Amino acid sequence: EPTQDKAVLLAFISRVPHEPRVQWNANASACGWVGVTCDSGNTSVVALRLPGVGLVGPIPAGTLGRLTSLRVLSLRANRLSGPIPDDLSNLTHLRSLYLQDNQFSSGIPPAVSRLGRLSRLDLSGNNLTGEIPFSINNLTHLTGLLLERNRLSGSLPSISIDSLVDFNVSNNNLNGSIPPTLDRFPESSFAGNLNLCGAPLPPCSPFFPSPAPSPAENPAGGSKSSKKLSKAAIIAIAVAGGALLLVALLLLLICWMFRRRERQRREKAKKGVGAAAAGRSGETVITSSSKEEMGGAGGAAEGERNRLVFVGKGGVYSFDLEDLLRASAEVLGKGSVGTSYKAVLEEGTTVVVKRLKDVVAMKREFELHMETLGKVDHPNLLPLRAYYYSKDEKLLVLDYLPGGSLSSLLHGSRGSGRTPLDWDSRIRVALAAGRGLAHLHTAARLVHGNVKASNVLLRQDLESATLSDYGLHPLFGSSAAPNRVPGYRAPEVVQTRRPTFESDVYSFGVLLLELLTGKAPNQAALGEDGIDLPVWVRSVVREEWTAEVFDVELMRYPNIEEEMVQLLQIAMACVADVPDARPVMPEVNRMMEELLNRTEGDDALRGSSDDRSKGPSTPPIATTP
Ligand SMILES: Nc1ncnc2c1ncn2[C@@H]1O[C@H](COP(=O)(O)OP(=O)(O)OP(=O)(O)O)[C@@H](O)[C@H]1O
Repeated sequence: EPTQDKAVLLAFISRVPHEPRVQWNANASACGWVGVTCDSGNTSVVALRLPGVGLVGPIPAGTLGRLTSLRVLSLRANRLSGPIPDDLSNLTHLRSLYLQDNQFSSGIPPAVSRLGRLSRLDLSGNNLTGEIPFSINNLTHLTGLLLERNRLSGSLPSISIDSLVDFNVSNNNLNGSIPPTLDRFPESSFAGNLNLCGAPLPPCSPFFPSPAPSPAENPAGGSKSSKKLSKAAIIAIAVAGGALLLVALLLLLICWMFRRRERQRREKAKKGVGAAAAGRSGETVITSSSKEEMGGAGGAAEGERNRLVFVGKGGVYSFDLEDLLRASAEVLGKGSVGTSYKAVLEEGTTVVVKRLKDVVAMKREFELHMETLGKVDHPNLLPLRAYYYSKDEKLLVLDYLPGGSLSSLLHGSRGSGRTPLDWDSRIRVALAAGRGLAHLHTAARLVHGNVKASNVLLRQDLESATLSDYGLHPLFGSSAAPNRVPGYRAPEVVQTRRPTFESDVYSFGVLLLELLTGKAPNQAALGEDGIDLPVWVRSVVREEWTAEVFDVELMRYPNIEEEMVQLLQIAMACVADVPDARPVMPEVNRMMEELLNRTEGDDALRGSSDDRSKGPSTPPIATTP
């Protein structure tokens, strides 16, 4: 009799409501219970199968994770909810895990990737969110990975598990191109993901073709199918192949002729209309620039297709739409207003192309707004370089900043060799973002509308961190929620659906709280977990004004508690419920500058700690606009 396992099972079943069918008699041997299988010596439970028995609610922690001899765990078709418990990682003998058709939420826990002997993992038909972890590759014995019908997001990682036979991620919210390691699976494995593209699904947008297939793939049809093809099929394939080749050749010819004509036309335009190319003030129209193509009513679809409009200081770049079309592109991520790509042009320039979705602004309105955004010029605001507008595509071209975002620096895989962001750096980044925002409010008179950590992009010099994605909300109309990540959204915006200077200050306050606590605000709209930081901080502080709030990674720096408390006070002022009670951005910056000056003054007293070797301290800060 497996006494210990029996106690665990009883603890589980007593805490999880279920149908009366499962009646485990505590006086009988657990090895005879419905759904329970023991090893041959009846010393441990090796399989627990309770499909469709009406289990409701979360799996209590410290229960099933203690059945360490389990090889099969099947709880499919119940109403289990909450996160998949982390302690399942103790089940190192597990071969099959069937949790499909429940209501599990949160992400696929890293624990699952530690079940190295797993051969079947079925988590389909739940409410799982977040990305599919790359670490799933640790499951080298996996034959079935079934994740369909969830709410998984992000791009598909390159899963290269040779043993995998069944793979399904259909009906999720995945985006980007299907990695070549997975293109052997049928279309149905990927269907129902609006933004997934590339073989076996239709090719990615002509703007950003999926990465070129590796030469090793698909070796002469060989191992994919062992079935022999019939003669008729071979003839049909040969004929179709020939026809395709002919069409391809024709297309090539048309392309070549088109390009030649284009080149000739551009040369003519350069010579003749040169100056006219810089039509409206501050805007340069590259590409074909004959007048009727510059947007007149008769402006021909061809003109529209070829117009990449450079704005502001966009002239630092010298590429055109054709170059952009030829660029190799990589998905950086899918945000609330579209997908961002890193595009490397043939001549070596790297830019970010943001493909906007759900734009409601009409062409003229869009153009005028782009001109306004193009004029924004401040070292802490990412400049818009160019845009493209057509009926089906709206693109923004921006500088690529390789330093990543504040969000990835703060939350990206903690504890695994990442250098934590020290205190000084946090204040500096906050101030840089604050200055950008103040300029936007006071000089450009623009509302940002999307202040959040993933929109603070870093440069080596932290004081040059820049805010991105500003002022885009007018393009999307009021049906789209402004600042779509709920954790940063000011309470009044939920109703008004219109971001304001004050709501920007609120979002900035949340950003400060994020820097102080190291915790990510609620990203539910993007399928990630998090908390309502202002509510959480208020509740902790109400209990007792306490160091509990602060990021543990900050605890190693001596004598900074007072400064942290001061920044916390600034942050709490920014997240006041009443918009009018919030300070304006220049005031927020003034308070932070005071704090930083004091920090620098105190540096000598504090002595340098090991992680303060980030470079020489920066020059005194210029006053904010
Ligand atoms: N110019 C850039 N240089 C480098 N990385 C960038 C740049 N712009 C965006 N990124 C990164 O690419 C990812 C996706 O960005 P994107 O702006 O599309 O979405 P987001 O910031 O998460 O959401 P939103 O669209 O609401 O701003 C983010 O991790 C972001 O930090």
